[in-house]
Amino acid sequence: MTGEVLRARSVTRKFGDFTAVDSMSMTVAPGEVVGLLGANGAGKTTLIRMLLGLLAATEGAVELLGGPPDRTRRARMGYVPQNLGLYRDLTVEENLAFSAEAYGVPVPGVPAELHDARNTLVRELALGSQRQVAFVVALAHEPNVLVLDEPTSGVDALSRARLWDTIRQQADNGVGVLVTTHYMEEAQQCDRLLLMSSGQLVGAGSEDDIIGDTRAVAVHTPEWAQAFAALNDAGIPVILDGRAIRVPDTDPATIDSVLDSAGIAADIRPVRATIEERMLVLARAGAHG
Ligand SMILES: Nc1ncnc2c1ncn2[C@@H]1O[C@H](COP(=O)(O)OP(=O)(O)OP(=O)(O)O)[C@@H](O)[C@H]1O
Repeated sequence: MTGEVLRARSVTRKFGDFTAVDSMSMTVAPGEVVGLLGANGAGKTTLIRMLLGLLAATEGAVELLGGPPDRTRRARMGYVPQNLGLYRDLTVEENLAFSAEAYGVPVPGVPAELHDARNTLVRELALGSQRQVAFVVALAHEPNVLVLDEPTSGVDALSRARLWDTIRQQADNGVGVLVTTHYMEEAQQCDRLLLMSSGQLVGAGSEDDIIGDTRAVAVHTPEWAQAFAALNDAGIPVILDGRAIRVPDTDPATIDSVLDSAGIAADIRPVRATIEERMLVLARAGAHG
């Protein structure tokens, strides 16, 4: 198919006085996997719900498969919401049969890994297996667009890799995919990224584009615990990753001075920020501004 599968044109959604999505524009083309990033509450789910016609926009317009997200177009999309949208009191097979009936398509096969669980109630399955069922349900009618809201949240690494194989296969077959994630390794598997903060689009493109000129400082010291405490006490946005200390968006001289005052010798090196650090900087700017 040609043309974008999803498009938002300056779309805004307000809840009372609160603006959850603020004049957001974006697209997803067939065959691409677009990652939608943003801290909790950034507006990702609200945007998705508008794109899929599940929530009205306050201003602006959305397009699903080239037009308004009406019933006919919605029948050509697959959606795995955060809560999975499965019938928890039905078995795996009953869920597959029910959704196939609703779409008027043949009942999909139960994946081999879930064969032994085919007669188990969905609510009794591990979260990873539930997510797999939700994927099978979402894909049964061969949608042209796939929207996945944190599809691998809370699942183990193997199930996550499996779900990503499925996502990539779908894109290779021409499906346009929009996926929200909190895992940065997953963001790196996307063809393109969109970063939202406080309802707005604040970055787009590759990982490098998203990070922009945000810098961080890496602090190495055997006294890492004391260094972390000293920086934290000074109100500096410090991140502990194992024993490595990272400080986004802060002047190395400030860090030097805090550690010096605390009597801690450290190697202080300016480095490029990560996507998470960029998000932390944005979240702090939002909270303070
Ligand atoms: N129905 C609603 N009524 C009032 N406020 C809402 C409603 N739905 C969402 N919000 C608010 O809009 C903001 C954006 O929420 P949204 O769920 O879109 O964020 P998100 O980026 O998807 O977050 P998460 O990563 O936690 O899912 C939040 O502050 C949320 O509380």
